[in-house]
Amino acid sequence: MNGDALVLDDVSKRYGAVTAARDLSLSVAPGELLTLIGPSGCGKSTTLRLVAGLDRPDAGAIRIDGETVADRRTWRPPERRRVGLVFQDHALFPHLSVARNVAFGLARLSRAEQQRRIGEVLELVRLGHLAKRYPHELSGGEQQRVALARALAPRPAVVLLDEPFSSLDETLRAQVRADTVAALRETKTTAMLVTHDQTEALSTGDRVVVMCAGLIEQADTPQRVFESPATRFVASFMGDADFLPAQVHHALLTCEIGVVSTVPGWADADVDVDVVLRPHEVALRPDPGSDARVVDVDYHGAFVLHTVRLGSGRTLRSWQTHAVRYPIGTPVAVSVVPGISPTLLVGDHAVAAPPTR
Ligand SMILES: Nc1ncnc2c1ncn2[C@@H]1O[C@H](COP(=O)(O)OP(=O)(O)OP(=O)(O)O)[C@@H](O)[C@H]1O
Repeated sequence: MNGDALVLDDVSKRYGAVTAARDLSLSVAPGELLTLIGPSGCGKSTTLRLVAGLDRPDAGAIRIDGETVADRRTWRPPERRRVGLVFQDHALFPHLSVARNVAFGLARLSRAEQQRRIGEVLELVRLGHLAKRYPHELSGGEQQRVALARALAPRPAVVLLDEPFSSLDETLRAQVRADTVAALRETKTTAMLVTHDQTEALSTGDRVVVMCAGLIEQADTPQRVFESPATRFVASFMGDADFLPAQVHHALLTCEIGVVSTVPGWADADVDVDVVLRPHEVALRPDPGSDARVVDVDYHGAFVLHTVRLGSGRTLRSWQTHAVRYPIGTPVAVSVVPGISPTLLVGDHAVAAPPTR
């Protein structure tokens, strides 16, 4: 027993030959908002389905608010898990008004209590004035807010949201996302949100869970996932990253472009690593004597992404501000911006300390 709202303990799920969830272990604190991200088929929806009770794990245990809802001996059906669900397609009942959609999970309350709770959650998502409408009389964003109100109405222990904004267009998406996060925060609701949008994962999650092939690669704060990725996969999946072979010798990290940084604590190390460099960390300067050349220039509005081929044939990318655009073929000196502490990889894993031999 502990104070976590949700715990997954070594949970696995196979579908035939596919292991959709592999030894997943995760603890979610009360009120925490977790975002789940990973490539298509990595097991994000499976994880939500296992927590919701729409699927049964082959191994491991799931606890919600300290109570076991699934393990080898225990099985609680979805309606007895205190879990709220919000899906991409809203899934509202078309023949019921907004108020009656929200009332769906409140059957155990008296009529007066139901009315009060419906009023509360519709106010929370700013839809109090639309209580009598039917789903087809609402915009996509309004439907999604009704779906959230319906999920929150029974005061669930955990709300699970599976790509809840992906059917909305770009502008509406930002607004509905902000409203959703505000409602979850205001009610201090514990939530897991699946997304395929990296910016969404980083900007909305207290923690980001990055999955690949049924495994959790990293579950960490957005800053750590981006700035200290645990694996090569996380580094390249969460934002742009290039990898260069490098050496740490006498606490100095060097690679093809020269000295990258010092590595405190590695004074006695003499190790080959790969250094992870992100485009905002790479600096360029025209230099006719350099054998590095600009090979691609991609305009992104505020920034211009330059791809540079180094003497070795490897490529690095560099963000330049919108006013800077070096023509393709320009010879450039390549360095890193001052003060970075880049991630070092040995094999596919980040290392924070010199590997022991
Ligand atoms: N009911 C099922 N029967 C067989 N295989 C399944 C079933 N559900 C999921 N899978 C497989 O399990 C793996 C994980 O699927 P899941 O839907 O969890 O991925 P996902 O990360 O949510 O993907 P996406 O981003 O495309 O929605 C996939 O290989 C998928 O084909």
